[in-house]
Amino acid sequence: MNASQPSQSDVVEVRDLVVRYGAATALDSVSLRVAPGEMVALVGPNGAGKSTLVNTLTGILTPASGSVVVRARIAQVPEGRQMFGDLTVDDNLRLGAWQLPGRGKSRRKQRDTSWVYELLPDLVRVRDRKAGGLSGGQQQMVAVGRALMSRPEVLVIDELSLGLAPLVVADLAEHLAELNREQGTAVVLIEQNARLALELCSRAYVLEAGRIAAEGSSADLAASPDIARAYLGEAQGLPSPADAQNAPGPDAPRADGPGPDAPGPDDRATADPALTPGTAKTAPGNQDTAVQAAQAATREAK
Ligand SMILES: Nc1ncnc2c1ncn2[C@@H]1O[C@H](COP(=O)(O)OP(=O)(O)OP(=O)(O)O)[C@@H](O)[C@H]1O
Repeated sequence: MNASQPSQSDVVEVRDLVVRYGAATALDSVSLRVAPGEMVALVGPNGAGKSTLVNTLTGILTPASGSVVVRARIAQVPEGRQMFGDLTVDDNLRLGAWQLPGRGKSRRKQRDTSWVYELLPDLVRVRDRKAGGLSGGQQQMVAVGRALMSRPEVLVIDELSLGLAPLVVADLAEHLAELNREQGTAVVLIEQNARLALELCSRAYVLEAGRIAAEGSSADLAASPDIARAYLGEAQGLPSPADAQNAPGPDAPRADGPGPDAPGPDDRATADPALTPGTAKTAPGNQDTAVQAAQAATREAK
């Protein structure tokens, strides 16, 4: 099957989606698909509509028109993590299973967090600590673990790297890749660090001003000079290994409150490349510079 073609087996299928906030159109004619076990990135600048899109996928927002079909259990790691700061890590994780329907023994099994600690072993030593006092990276792991507790077949992550030091992001990225490999969980990753997103995911959509400006395999998009210029420029380039080792990052444990959320200049990762070949397609978009760059890139990639 051609990976770029929609199929009945897709776990997520979005067609011609329009989402508005009052009179303002945040998403305009957006179409997207995710196959079972696929890792798909959504990249684009601030305000492009990425969060609006995933919030519509998970039912938080209602579309004005178009269709969203989700054929699998879906869970979201929200932007900003949204910990229950006064609850322990373990309680935060267990809350992730609250919607599962089991009773008695099966309920106890659903609330068993041990498999999440196996997947995210860094959480073991903080399992009885209040989540509000953890570092940003630890909180992000709790947020991922909490979402996993609902046994999703599709995991949606809004900003994996936000406010985290490069080595922490690289660690999280490796956990995600492992989850995808070993459990077949599909991942939809919103990520402002386009390089990280393209390295981690096999396919990507570039969102600009509420429209899909480009889509295709990560390899094709990353190989395009125009995409590189618009999204992978020097300012977003990977740190050298020495930079990554030396970067202190904002991830030091905190005495209180949530971890830092502001992205810093070193919020970049060193994930292993996971690029596969494919075909990029162009959608009609608006005419600002980045869109033109993205469209030029997809023409090249064809
Ligand atoms: N609750 C809201 N009310 C009105 N407009 C909103 C609301 N939320 C988002 N918007 C607008 O919708 C557009 C898309 O926002 P969205 O948050 O989806 O973008 P984004 O790509 O996720 O941005 P970022 O990377 O900064 O998180 C923006 O113009 C934004 O200002």
